[in-house]
Amino acid sequence: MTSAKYDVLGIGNAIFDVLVRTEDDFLLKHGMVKGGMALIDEPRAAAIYAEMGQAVEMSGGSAANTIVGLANFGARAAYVGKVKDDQIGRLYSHDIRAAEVAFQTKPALGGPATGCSYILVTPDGERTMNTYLGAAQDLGPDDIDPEQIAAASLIYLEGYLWDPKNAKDAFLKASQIAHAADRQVALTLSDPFCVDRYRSEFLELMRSGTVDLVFANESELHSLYQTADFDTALNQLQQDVSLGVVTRSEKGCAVVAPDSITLVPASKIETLVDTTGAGDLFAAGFLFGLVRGASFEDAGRLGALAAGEVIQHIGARPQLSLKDLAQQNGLPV
Ligand SMILES: OC[C@H]1O[C@H](O)[C@H](O)[C@@H]1O
Repeated sequence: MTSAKYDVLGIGNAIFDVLVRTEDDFLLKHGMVKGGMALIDEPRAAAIYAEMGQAVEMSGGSAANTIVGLANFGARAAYVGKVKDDQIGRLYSHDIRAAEVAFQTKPALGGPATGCSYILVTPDGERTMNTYLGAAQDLGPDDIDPEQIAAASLIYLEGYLWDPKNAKDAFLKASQIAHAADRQVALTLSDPFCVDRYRSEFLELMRSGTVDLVFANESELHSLYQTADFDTALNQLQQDVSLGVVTRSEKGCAVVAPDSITLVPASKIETLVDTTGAGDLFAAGFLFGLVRGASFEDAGRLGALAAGEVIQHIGARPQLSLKDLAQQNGLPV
């Protein structure tokens, strides 16, 4: 195995976020399922946007948030995702490169606009996402550069990639290249409804060894194994994948290896503002710990710290130096 140029390379739907704080009534009026991610078309996006209050706009996308978090910790990071060569797409590319992430995916020259997620944040901090995939759905196997994939110690893929029609081929191609180069492949299950749509395919990815590490939150885990019993689901996860990490909000996380289960507490926070990106930033911290050779306990603490930072402000990108935060908390960086 040659030495790696990147610690982690993420592949995901490149999505620009439009976030607004709102009341639960807005969700009811528009028939939204609180806490979920619904795929929407252009007319629905326009209708939701027209009724939203003053918004905060910034680059997002689940795997991209994780990769930006990793770079913020000081990891060598790269990202693959599709935007259009339009104003938002150019802004998106600028932001990710400015975060010191290698980003070389060619933008689409025609077709739909850069994807956007219209995110409603209710007073309890819960986020409800309505995602127009736009150009993200044009990501395909041709966007996967074998040399770049083989140059990353670990590749990180989002379950949302199962939604657009070609991205799953890109996902499978990347996993094959990574494994041929003796690298690790991680998957986040993304969303309980996404798990519901692709349950058997996700289980097959795990059981066939196409992915080595799985991130899930509690609801995704319950959806995956169709059980309400946490321990039953956790035991099944332990049998299906080499390493599983389950986040449980304020209850912390469980790291499941073949011969151990490590429970790690959540970080203390002052005020919960917006849960958008909590899982993404948890994955950033955990992966940072993993690639630096930290214990599962310390990796879990790094994850909890990054998640704790991102939920105390609007938006899914860190506003503080996670590296400094880790140092201040006595964690390895
Ligand atoms: O996990 C949060 C992210 O998911 C969606 O993809 C949004 O873009 C948001 O930034």
